[in-house]
Amino acid sequence: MRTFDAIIIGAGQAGPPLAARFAAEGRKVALIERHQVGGTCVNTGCTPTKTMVASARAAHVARRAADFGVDIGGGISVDMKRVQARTAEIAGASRSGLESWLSGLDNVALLRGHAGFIGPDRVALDDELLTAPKIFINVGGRAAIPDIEGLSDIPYLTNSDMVGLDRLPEHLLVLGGSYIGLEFAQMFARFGSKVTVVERGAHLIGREDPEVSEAVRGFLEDEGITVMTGAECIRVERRGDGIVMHADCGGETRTATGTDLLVALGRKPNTDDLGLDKAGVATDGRGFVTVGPDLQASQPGIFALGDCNGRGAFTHTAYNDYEIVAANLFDGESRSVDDRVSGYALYTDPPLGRAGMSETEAKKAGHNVAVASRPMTNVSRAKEKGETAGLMKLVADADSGKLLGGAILGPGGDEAIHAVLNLINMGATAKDLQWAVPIHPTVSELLPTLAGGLEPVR
Ligand SMILES: Cc1cc2nc3c(=O)[nH]c(=O)nc-3n(C[C@H](O)[C@H](O)[C@H](O)COP(=O)(O)OP(=O)(O)OC[C@H]3O[C@@H](n4cnc5c(N)ncnc54)[C@H](O)[C@@H]3O)c2cc1C
Ligand SMILES: NC(=O)c1ccc[n+]([C@@H]2O[C@H](COP(=O)([O-])OP(=O)(O)OC[C@H]3O[C@@H](n4cnc5c(N)ncnc54)[C@H](O)[C@@H]3O)[C@@H](O)[C@H]2O)c1
Repeated sequence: MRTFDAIIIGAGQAGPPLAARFAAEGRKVALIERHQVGGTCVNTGCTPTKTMVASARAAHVARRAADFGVDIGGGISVDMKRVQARTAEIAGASRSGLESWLSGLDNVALLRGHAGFIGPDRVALDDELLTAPKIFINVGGRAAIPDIEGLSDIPYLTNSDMVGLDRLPEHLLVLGGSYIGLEFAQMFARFGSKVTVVERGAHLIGREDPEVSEAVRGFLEDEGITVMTGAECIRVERRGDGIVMHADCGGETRTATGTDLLVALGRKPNTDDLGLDKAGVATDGRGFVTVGPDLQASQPGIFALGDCNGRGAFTHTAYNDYEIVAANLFDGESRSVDDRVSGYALYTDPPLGRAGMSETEAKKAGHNVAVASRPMTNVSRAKEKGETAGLMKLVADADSGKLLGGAILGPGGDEAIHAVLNLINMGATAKDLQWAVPIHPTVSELLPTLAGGLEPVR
């Protein structure tokens, strides 16, 4: 049995920096990875998708060149093999950079294979046994494949397949109209596929306020994407070379036919084959490890970080989990995941940047809410760029004036939203923002104007 000061299972977004911190403190740590170092984000998530989004945007801008008075002549075509090669190169460089950094760290043993608990302080790695007083679970998740009639009988794609695709689907059916589904839907439409998005909920990206999701729907439809919402009782079947999806609850039947099917219906934590019962680690009904505010599991000494704890589903939340654990273990702090302000982006074009609560969430949380919004058609920078789809919105507490949330769906929305995110983190009020002097012409310059125009809503 090999003994360490800490064992970390999974080399995704929290495991590697935590291993490095343990090593820097002079502790011996085992970092175990069964597949690719860097996990989902580097290999099948953020990095490859945002690289592909960049290729898709290049095609889109080239197609629109004439709108800007630029004549590039001829038609625009996309070489999927080159798109894929660029994607693989950028993700591969990120993975190998991480790998060589980890391999070069003193006190870190980067071990390969599937790890499973055999007790609260021990783990089996294939035939080898490892023990440590502290064990950190950073196993991430995979595409959830719900029990949909007919799905197991047909070939389907997940995010992992999509980022390796070097061919253009003729007609891509996207099951699930949320973050993963919409990013792939728009990029493949721009690559040249026909695309149909099928979503069970009444709105796309159901977590967002309705006007935000309707604006996203609007620009996707303007690009020729077919969007079907409220599609319940879904079943799928193979017909000839194609795939037919039926949404049929006994009333009106709606169908969509395509050549390829992407399943983008959420994520499932990789906790089912981890032997958590042998370690006395509790999970919730969906398999997420139950953690306290310090990310400690039900078994003292075991922590869960990243997507597998159900407290975040982003790279930055996984990394922040590492920061919380490291600060508490090594820096004498008492940081809590409950203090985290939510922030994220949807990387459609234009992107949606989000900070804090939506209007709906703020009302649900019991706030008297004040709101201000402005369409991108009224934002100079958006007009100058010829990108006027979208809107920006601020949400504040009507009584205290405290900023609660924001959404910027428009050019650079993923960057501009940080002004709001940082202010919420500082506990700022709308007045603090109102008197800032922003730079013209930017999308962000309208934030103080919005802050000055907040109106109470019921
Ligand atoms: C298509 C897509 C796009 C995304 N885009 C973004 C984005 O733009 N921005 C963003 O913030 N987030 C994005 N995400 C989410 C982001 O990828 C995840 O939130 C992030 O990767 C979570 O990190 P993690 O460390 O929790 O898990 P992961 O990165 O999944 O890492 C877990 C690691 O654990 C390993 N592992 C699992 N079980 C075991 C075991 N038993 N033994 C050994 N090793 C094991 C896995 O092989 C994996 O390498 C995206 C996700 C997807 C799917
Ligand atoms: N830009 C980013 O940061 C980014 C990008 C992609 C993914 N992610 C992360 O990955 C996670 C998963 O994303 P996702 O989009 O797969 O999942 P999600 O959980 O956000 O959405 C799943 C969607 O599928 C719909 N759905 C569920 N069952 C259905 C059915 N039977 N038929 C039709 N629709 C159905 C749901 O209503 C929902 O809209 C997100 O929570 C996000 O954190 C982040």
